[in-house]
Amino acid sequence: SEGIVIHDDWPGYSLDLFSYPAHYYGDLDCVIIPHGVIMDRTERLARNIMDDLGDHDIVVLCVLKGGYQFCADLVDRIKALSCNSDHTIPMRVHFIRLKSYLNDQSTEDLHILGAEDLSFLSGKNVLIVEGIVGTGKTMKTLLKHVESFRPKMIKIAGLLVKRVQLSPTCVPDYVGFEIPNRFVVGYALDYNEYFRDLNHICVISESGKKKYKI
Ligand SMILES: Oc1ncnc2c1N=NC2
Repeated sequence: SEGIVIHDDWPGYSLDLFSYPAHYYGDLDCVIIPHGVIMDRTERLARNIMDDLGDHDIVVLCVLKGGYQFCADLVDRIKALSCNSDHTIPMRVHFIRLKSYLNDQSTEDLHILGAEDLSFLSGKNVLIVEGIVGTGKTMKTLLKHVESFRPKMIKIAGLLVKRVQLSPTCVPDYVGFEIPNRFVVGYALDYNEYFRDLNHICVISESGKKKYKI
């Protein structure tokens, strides 16, 4: 499913209505998704994932760094479901690092760190967890790499999917929110490593982009 659709004309919430770190005053435009809404959506995604993958060993492949907050909260919700049901399955978490952005532009070269040897995936249900999917190029590259280790099943959970011009090459199986094509930060999504310590997903302001530009 496409998840909760946030339309292009959605103005977002005023920052004055929320708590957020004082060191980011002036660097943000608005709150596009409050932390609480992220958590509630994640709880439902955990149930959908357990319905589909809950019958066999799961290996969670967390794509760093942007996916670490979503992955931590999603795994926490999956564990909560498992410990309240009679059938539970072991779940492992592995971390890989994809580096493909400088400032707010995707670069062509994609480095996959920590994914050299994924042979332990063979025969497993793999859940790739990513914070945000833009064109899907990065995800497509990663998918081919993971498939080469012959897992039993691969599913992708993406907290955010951006509406980009060219048709997305790969849409996640589980989507938290479909958002406009604007640069967002917070909830582990960064701009040059800043804003990962922000709980809500916000739109960065022009002055924020200048302030933290490399
Ligand atoms: O909006 C974004 N914010 C942070 N990181 C990324 C974004 N889009 N692709 C990577």
